[in-house]
Amino acid sequence: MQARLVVDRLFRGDPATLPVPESLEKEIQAGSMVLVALQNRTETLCPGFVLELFPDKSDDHSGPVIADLLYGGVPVLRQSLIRLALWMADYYLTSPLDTIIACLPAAVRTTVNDVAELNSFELKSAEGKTVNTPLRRSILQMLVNEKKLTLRQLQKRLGKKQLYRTLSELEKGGYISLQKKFATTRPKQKTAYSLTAAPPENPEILLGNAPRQLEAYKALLTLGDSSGFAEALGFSSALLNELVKKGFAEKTTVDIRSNFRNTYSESPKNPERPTAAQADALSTLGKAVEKQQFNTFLLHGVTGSGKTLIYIELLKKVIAAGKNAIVLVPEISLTPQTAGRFRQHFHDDITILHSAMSDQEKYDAWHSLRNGRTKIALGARSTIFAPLENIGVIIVDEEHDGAYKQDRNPRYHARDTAIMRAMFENAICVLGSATPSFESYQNARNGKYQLIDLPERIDGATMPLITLIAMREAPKATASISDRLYREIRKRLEKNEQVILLQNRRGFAGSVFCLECGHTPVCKYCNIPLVYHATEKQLRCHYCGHTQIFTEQCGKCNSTRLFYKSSGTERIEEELKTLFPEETILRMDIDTTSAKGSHGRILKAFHEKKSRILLGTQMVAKGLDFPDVTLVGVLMADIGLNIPDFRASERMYSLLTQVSGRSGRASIPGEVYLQVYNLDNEVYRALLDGSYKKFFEREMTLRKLLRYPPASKLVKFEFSSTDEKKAEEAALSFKERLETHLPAEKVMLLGPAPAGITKLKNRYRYQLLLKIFTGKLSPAFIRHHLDALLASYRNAKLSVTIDVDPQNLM
Ligand SMILES: Nc1ncnc2c1ncn2[C@@H]1O[C@H](COP(=O)(O)OP(=O)(O)OP(=O)(O)O)[C@@H](O)[C@H]1O
Ligand SMILES: [Zn+2]
Repeated sequence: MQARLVVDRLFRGDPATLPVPESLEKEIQAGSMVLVALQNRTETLCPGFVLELFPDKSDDHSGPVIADLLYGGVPVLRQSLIRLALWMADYYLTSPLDTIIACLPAAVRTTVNDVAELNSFELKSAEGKTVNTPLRRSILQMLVNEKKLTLRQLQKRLGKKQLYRTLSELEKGGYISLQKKFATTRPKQKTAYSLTAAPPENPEILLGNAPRQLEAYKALLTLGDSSGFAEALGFSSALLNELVKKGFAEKTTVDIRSNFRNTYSESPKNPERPTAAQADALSTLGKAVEKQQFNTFLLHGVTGSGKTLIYIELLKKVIAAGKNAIVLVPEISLTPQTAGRFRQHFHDDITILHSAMSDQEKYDAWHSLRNGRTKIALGARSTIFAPLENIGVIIVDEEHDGAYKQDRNPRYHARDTAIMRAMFENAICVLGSATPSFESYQNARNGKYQLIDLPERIDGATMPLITLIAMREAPKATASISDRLYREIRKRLEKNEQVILLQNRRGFAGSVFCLECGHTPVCKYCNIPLVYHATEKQLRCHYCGHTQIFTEQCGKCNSTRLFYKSSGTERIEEELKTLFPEETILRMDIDTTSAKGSHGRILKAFHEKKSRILLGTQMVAKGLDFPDVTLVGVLMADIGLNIPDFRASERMYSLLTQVSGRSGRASIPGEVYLQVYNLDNEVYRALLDGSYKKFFEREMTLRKLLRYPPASKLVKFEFSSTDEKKAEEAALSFKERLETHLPAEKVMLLGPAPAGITKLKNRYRYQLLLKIFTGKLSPAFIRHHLDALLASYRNAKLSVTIDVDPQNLM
């Protein structure tokens, strides 16, 4: 028998074929986890995962050998997950080992916590059939003496590494049990890191001689307002502490809750009966589930159209039919209201996976899903790999959210991966959003997905009325709040209604923005905001590399008031306090939500109307459902439009629609005020139109013209080296290679251009953007050319990353 498997440190994670030792033939299965002894280095055992088995005479073989079998051969990966992982490797141009590993929680993959424990049994029975070798006898003897030993201890004492199979035999015989023991006293608190409100300017220069710190800074940038743990960011605490010292980052102590318990909870709502529109959608989806045939649906429902109830009713049907389900949400901690509603309906049938779980909890949750004890897995991105079988539906809520794309290897998009998994499971996939991603909407329009429209709110509630306030001329009540918005807030408070205010803090260091006319200089070739590079006094396009001299004057109105520095939510809170001295103001941002349960507590206070003004960052835009909110104000709507990303408008449209959607969700009509500088922007026009479809169509003409997704497929290659010239040269040489082999009518290459943060003393990055019009790249083709490239730049410490369908272009 032979096994095709992927092994850590073997063939760079590509599948290998190895003979299966006779002793393992009976138990090994596709999906089993094994340990492989590498050639000449039998001391090192590397974990491997069996993809498939086939009968074959094994000839004499002197390479690596399969040395041990874990979990008694019981597969850690189901067939559908193996297929999914192989698809991911192929599509995202990465190694199958990396994608297989992504499918398994670390707690399942690692063996460091394994402990063998003696069961209570009569020693006499130890003379039974199972205990028939000296090794087995020694193991038992040791355990009789000590009761419990870690695998490490056993290995050391016995001078032998391959013990799993033997231990599993002893376990089957009832003598011992093999378990994972995670540290029981896990920390109750953990340190999280985030960017400071006003990090020093020019990080490229200040961190120039500390490339890792600059990388960490970049990683923090991508978090926006949220904070992350060191291990999640992939940097050591020591390194992050350096950033704290230098004023770039700050630390917060986060209490870790073991179970997902909301500090925010609502009393259960009266049972809701689906409206006619909801019933229609449900009937379409229900029929599709019954068919047990793969299909993808895009549920395009305006804000407040009752998508959650459709998910819940659909899940009830699926469970009643004896099937299981996966529900993906962008960030679990930010949507306690939604998660709470699912919990209310499904109690113990649902496992809510979240990042604050301990290893033990993650391990237990994985087992309970795998053994079918719970039927629904709900969680963020990686929940798509839940070990459920017999899946009826996969739901991706807020499918447009960028959080679904993983920004480190493997760089998969959970929405697209969900669709593929549904295909392998013969399940249906339901994508829901009020503002679908252009990719999904395009697929719905060309018939690849089935579109279900919910154009109206529940109970005839009307969509909120949107008004723009031109900040250039508008009289101001305070520095950030116009007179108009101030008066509108006051009106609502007099009626005891509630107000949500958004201060979008996400911007991009280096973006130029005119405070007089709102103008942002863009690349004439790519239509992408140019980024200011202080050292060269240049504006640069991060897509094609085009540069132009920066005159320190607005190109449109000649004003010199150019750099916008966003005032943080804290300052706006101060301004609100002066305007409304007797009002309690709730602030929701990174600073106020890092402590245990604080996010939920803020929402609870707002729900109970202890306060009538909720001020916050993007967090307030997500999924909140409060009937008395009748006014939403956006303080500086323009921020976010001038970041160098072709999706900037799409993202802003989405954010502003989502936050507007918090207003007037029940009987009282709602209003929205956007304070803007650049009135002509397409996004505002579209919002006033109130038609996603029109926005999509107008934006798509531009995307088609410039061939940005979904009018093409994008692949980003990033080349980095300690030698700037070499990095750029390598990028160029790779470009030439691709150009000679790829027909110009099928692809287009942009760059090389300096990527994101450019000025690094020790590592320079250059990027190439490949637009693919038809077809796809073959992994073998890319591998071939990459290998050749890496070989010729061996001395330049060149490294290359590939990002297929990149979401982050900085
Ligand atoms: N059939 C129904 N009868 C009465 N109320 C309903 C019904 N369906 C939904 N609702 C209520 O309508 C409100 C909006 O529903 P929901 O939060 O699911 O909207 P949504 O489509 O997810 O909106 P968003 O995209 O803005 O989050 C909720 O308060 C919900 O309880
Ligand atoms: Zn350009």
